[in-house]
Amino acid sequence: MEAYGVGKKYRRGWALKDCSFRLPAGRICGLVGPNGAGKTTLMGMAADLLAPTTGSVRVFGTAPGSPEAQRRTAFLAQEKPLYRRFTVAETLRLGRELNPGWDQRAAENIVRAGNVPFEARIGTLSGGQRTRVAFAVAFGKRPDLLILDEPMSDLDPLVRHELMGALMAEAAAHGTTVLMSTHMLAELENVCDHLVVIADGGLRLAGGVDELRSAHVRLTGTFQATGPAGADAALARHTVVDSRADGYRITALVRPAGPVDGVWQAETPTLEELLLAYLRSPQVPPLITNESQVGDRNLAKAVAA
Ligand SMILES: Nc1ncnc2c1ncn2[C@@H]1O[C@H](COP(=O)(O)OP(=O)(O)OP(=O)(O)O)[C@@H](O)[C@H]1O
Repeated sequence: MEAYGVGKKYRRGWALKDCSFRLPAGRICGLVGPNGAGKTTLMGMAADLLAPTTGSVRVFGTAPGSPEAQRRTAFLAQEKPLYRRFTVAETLRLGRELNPGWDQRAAENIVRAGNVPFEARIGTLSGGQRTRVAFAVAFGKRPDLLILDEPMSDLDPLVRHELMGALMAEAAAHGTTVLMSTHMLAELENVCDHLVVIADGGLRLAGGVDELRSAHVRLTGTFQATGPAGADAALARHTVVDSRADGYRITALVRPAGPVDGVWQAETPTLEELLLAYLRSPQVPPLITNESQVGDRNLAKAVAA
């Protein structure tokens, strides 16, 4: 999936501005950002539910509305639209009729693992059970791109664990690309190997989790003689994403421009530390790793189109 200079303007203003990135195939990508950052908007455009105001989104090299993209993409929305009067079995039958590559066994297995009765009407199920059925429909479609909008918010921890396991197994077996918005950092650490962070409608981070983490260091040092000013001077060459002083002790999350001078204890930050630091510091320039960048020529062409 690629976004080329994508922007979306609603009546109240811009929800997303000038987002350009590439999500390589086969990744499980966490889409993270504060409430109202533009995550649902971005996913809606990839699923062809919304049209961008500027730029364009491409999936499998085509427009999200193309027959190929529609066939190969499944979108699980936050509100899980299912027909309340259908039974679970009828819901799966509808999935089978609408999708040529339907995998009935995969869908049934997910329903069965939660002991959800096939003859129960959707309207009588609990929120979590409905989410499970929606998952079953999304998996049954055997998509190459699975877009999940906060899929776990109404699931208990055991079910969340089980469905995430099923998701990872499915993605590993079939090379499925997953784009999943979430506020649960634990989910990110365990499940995602790729990350896209947006805040205030703009891209903050995009790239493989390992590469993003290892592009930063968390530094801790004591600056008894000079205080925070000494730390600032020692880090002047580097991009300081976030720093805190606790007496003489300075902790800084840094994107180093080369070797770091001074007496620091250096560690690779956790994903959570990295995320929080970028979300707290809107003035720091975004980091888009090489593999996540879209070429300038393609970008210019797509924006002009
Ligand atoms: N249909 C709409 N009409 C007007 N404004 C909208 C519409 N949909 C979204 N917005 C606005 O666009 C911005 C981005 O919303 P979006 O739902 O994409 O955020 P989000 O990152 O998914 O948030 P959350 O984490 O709360 O789900 C918000 O300011 C929201 O109020």
